[in-house]
Amino acid sequence: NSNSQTFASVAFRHVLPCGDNFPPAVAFTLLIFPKFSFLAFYFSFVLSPACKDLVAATRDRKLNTFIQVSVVHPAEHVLTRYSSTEIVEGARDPLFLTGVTFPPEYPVYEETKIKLTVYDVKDKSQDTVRTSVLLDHREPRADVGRSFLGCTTFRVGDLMKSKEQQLTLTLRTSDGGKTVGTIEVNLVKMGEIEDEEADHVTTDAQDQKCALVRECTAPEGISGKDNLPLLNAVLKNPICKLYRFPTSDNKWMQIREQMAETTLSFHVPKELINLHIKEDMRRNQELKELGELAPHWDNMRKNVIAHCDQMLSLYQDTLAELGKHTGSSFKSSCNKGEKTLEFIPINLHLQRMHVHSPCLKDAVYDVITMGAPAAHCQGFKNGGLRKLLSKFEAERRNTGYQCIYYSPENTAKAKEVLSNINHLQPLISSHADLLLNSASQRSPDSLKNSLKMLSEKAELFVHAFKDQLVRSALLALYTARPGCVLKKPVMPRNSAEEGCDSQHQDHPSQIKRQDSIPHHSEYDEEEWDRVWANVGKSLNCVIAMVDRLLEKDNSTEKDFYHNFPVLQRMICLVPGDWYEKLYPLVITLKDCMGEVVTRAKQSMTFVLLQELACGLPQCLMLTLRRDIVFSQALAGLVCGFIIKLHTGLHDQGFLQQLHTVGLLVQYEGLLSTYSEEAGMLEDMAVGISDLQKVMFKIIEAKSDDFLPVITGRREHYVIEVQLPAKMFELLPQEIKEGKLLHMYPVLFNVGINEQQTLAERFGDTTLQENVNQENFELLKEYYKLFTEKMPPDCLPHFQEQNDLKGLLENLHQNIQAKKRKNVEIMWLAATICRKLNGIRFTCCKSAKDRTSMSVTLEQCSILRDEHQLHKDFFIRALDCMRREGCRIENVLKNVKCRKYAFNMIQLMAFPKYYRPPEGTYGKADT
Ligand SMILES: O=P(O)(O)O[C@H]1[C@H](O)[C@@H](O)[C@H](O)[C@H](O)[C@@H]1OP(=O)(O)O
Repeated sequence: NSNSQTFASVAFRHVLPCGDNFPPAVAFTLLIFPKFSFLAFYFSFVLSPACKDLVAATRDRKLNTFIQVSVVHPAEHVLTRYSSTEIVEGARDPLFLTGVTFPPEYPVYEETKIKLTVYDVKDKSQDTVRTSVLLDHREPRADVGRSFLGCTTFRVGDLMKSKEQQLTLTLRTSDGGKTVGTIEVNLVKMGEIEDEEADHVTTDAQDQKCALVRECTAPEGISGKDNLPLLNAVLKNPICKLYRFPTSDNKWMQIREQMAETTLSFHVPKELINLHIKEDMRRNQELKELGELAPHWDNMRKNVIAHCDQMLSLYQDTLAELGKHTGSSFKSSCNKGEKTLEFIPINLHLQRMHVHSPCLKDAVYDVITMGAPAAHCQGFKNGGLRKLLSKFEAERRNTGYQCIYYSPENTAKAKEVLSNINHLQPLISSHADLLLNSASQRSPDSLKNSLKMLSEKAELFVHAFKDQLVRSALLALYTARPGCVLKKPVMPRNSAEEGCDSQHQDHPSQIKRQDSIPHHSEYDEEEWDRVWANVGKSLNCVIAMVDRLLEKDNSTEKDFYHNFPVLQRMICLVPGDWYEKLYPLVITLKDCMGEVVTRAKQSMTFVLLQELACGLPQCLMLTLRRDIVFSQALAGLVCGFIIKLHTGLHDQGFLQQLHTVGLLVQYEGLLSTYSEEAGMLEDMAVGISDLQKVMFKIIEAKSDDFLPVITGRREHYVIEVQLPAKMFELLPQEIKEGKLLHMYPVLFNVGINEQQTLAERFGDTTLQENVNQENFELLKEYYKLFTEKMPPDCLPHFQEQNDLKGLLENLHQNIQAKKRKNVEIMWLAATICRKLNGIRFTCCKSAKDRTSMSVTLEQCSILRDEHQLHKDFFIRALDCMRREGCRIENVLKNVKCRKYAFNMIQLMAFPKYYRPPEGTYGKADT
């Protein structure tokens, strides 16, 4: 299957020494040694080594050993360090449960040599995790804390041809003289291991029994072959590890842990910035087209346009820079402060656990991990968005700016009206042209259809302006035109816009802050009504004419012509075909609409001018900050949604939930509420809440480009997810018809580090408490909606309704309890999310250290609670995942060092189960 090979090849690139491609030397091998038989395994092969009779240098201490595996490729004569096993403590006959896996596309030849070197580790804290390939090809330096015991080398061909595919080799000292024990190497095919599901755990190796860990190919089974083209488009550089853990009834369960980055990290922000540019260009143009204004307002407009143009070029530069970006599809934690990458989410990955246990159904658990969406380049000195936005709004309301105050709701309304106009006007115009086209073809059916479409859109159009805001803004704009002299004092008109002080009212002729929409005696308020009503009237004429042409209702004709006597004359004069009869009516409709559009557009733009002018330049900086944070959050959400859609594509209950209720998106935050991280949390809270304005739509892909398409504007976005035809077919009719799918984002944050200790002792934790309380309300609302809209037997988890109620109650109590570092909140929120089929997220500042602790803990807790992980092995499984699993690879990807960036003081502050095993943490340049 070519698709699966593509996916697999992607999978292995990462574990190869050079990252993205085969190392040059290996490519060379393939070129000049065609006679070598390339062992094209269609399975990964795993070497499972064990040592016997190891000899310690001194008798007084027990051996703690591990094996380092190196490869000599036929064309090279240099040793490439490949991987290592875990350390087995206190044994002369260690049985290593960490396998050594060569993925199918790794160039292994019969002539390839493998060197196994056994080390004795004296000081585990000096040692770090060593399981994957080094980025360079050199042997490691002789680290402090470990000593060489012995080594041996074998040819892969010899192992392949050996009886039972097993070799027993002698371990010798470096000079090749003394024997220090033996080593047994077994060749195990991946499939064989996977079939061992009913194996019982043997008791004789009990003291050494831990987890089987190995790197492996990205599994096809999880996602299904049909999904591969799409997954290939979205997921990149997967890393996969396999473990084997004992169950409480002494069987083995197999766990496949996967982590992959996503092209969406860059794709979504680029799409979004593009939309911002278009939106802002249009707004700047509309400001320019506002017409003549009195000097005060004109200067204001000039100033606003100058600032807006500057901002626009900033977005354009950012987009241009991102356009140049090639290579990796994730932004590392080290690039947090990189200005050109500020729209890109930090360290965004899919973290997946696939569990295969003897007696239970296979299960997949996904968590999206990413750095908290935050504007690192703008800094957190003055807090984050939550504080900044409310402070800005209060200032705007209370300071005496020389402009009219419109509430945020009214400003949003103005943007909505403008967007409706820009959307509907061209649409109506093209439907009107279609109508004329149908008329010229004299096609009754097509005429009827075109009229239906035109009427629907025109109705929406008329409806779009039915707002008091348009009226009041028209008056305000009128008074801002040159030569307008106010005759009446400025009086508050709309209580929603009140807030003026008496001083301003006492001096109405001076231009000061205008807290309300002014009255003007010369202003003809009814004029707008007439212009607006003309659209309806002219549409009615079109409808009547079509009816007449279709000879449906001749009697209505004269009723309508009294509105447009000129037209009546024209029509009567024009004999002949349908087109000629309809043409003048359609032109009149377009003219009437044009008149409404010009007025409404200008009045709404005038409202926006006030918003911008009231807070320059802060309001533009705040918009930028909000865009940055939103862009990061959206990239994560789109990734989470696509993955969730794929796993749920065959689940009818899930699909029904998707279109009737929408999806819960639950974020676990691990940020502290102290110092800079409090600002990050404020950014994150707003960014996540802003995701409420995002809806998804699923469309059938028409090409091989499966990347999602984003449309909309800052107040409302639609993400079109493209599915290959085969997958699209599986969807319910409602989704196929383009129903918009809602998202319900919720955030629960619990700070766990030493900074949080400071916040609890000397600072303030109210931000976290408020966020959790507010989001609990949102979660409750979602749950209510879910129970109202979903049939009782629809979801597999539905029978767990009572559990869910209990969990919600428990979560509520924990939030109220104000207990320190109450990590129970996170576990409960995550469990509720899983039971409600939601999308899970875990975030800390960088999604590398604390997030790794949290997702591994979540994975092991799920294994314990849902898959009968033997309770004695909980900690060992946890340590194993943290030491050997995907997350330590994540740390390596980010900081080029296999160490979680924690020191002892930090660890002491962590809740117990968030502490990584010895040897895996320490100082790292983050
Ligand atoms: O992935 P994080 O937990 O945000 O990484 C933190 C780490 O927790 C902390 O101990 C360390 O001092 C650094 O601040 C890490 O953040 P970086 O963003 O610097 O990786």
